Amino acid sequence: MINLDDVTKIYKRGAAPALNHCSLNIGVGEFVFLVGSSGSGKSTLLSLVLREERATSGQIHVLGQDVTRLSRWKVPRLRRQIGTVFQDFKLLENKSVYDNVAIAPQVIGRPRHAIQTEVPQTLEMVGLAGKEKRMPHELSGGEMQRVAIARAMVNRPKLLLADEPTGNLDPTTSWGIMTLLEQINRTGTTVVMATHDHQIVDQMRKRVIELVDGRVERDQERGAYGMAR
Ligand SMILES: Nc1ncnc2c1ncn2[C@@H]1O[C@H](COP(=O)(O)OP(=O)(O)OP(=O)(O)O)[C@@H](O)[C@H]1O
Repeated sequence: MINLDDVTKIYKRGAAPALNHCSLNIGVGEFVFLVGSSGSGKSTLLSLVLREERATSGQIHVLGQDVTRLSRWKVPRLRRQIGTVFQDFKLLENKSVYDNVAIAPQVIGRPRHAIQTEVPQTLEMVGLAGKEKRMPHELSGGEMQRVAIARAMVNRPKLLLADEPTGNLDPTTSWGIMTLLEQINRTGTTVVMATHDHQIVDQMRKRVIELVDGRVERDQERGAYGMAR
């Protein structure tokens, strides 16, 4: 699903590498936490997977494609197969819940009748049935993140990348979001989540990849946030 082979990313000549000879392999259906202190390279790794940034050296395969060589016109097709969720939700403030989700199938040209069934189905899956007409400012933080997850999932991507999805939420609300991500993973979507949330990582006991200064310091099945020494 995701394979990095000796990947280095240097943003500016002379700067320390954001990723430094990084190799890892994430298989279909896995749930992986990406942890590490601020600046360790988590977001950089996610942006390389999405081909928002390009590696300085090394090879990256995502969904069977060599994204280090992928021509520019093929990048949108790659991104269509990847759902993304962020800490700040990135909702369109002047659009309803329904329209925020519908935008994803609209941009890839899904037929209208398909959108009319897929959007309500997805909103139900994330627990927002009945809130289609609400505007983002009429939602709680947890509900806003559910809209973002619905938008990420409505086109049924095989891979979901989440960059600190619980970063703006209180612990109880965060657990609701984690339950949802786990459910999405159980239905076959590979989930990679960058997080600083110790409690969540410690309780969920999923695979943990820890970055330190852009290097893979630890890659552990059923890991905790900090290394047990
Ligand atoms: N667009 C950019 N241009 C230059 N340097 C960058 C850029 N993005 C990230 N960096 C640098 O790369 C390094 C890794 O940053 P990155 O954002 O990947 O870390 P992170 O682990 O996601 O941090 P955080 O937990 O704070 O989000 C940092 O030193 C950062 O300053």
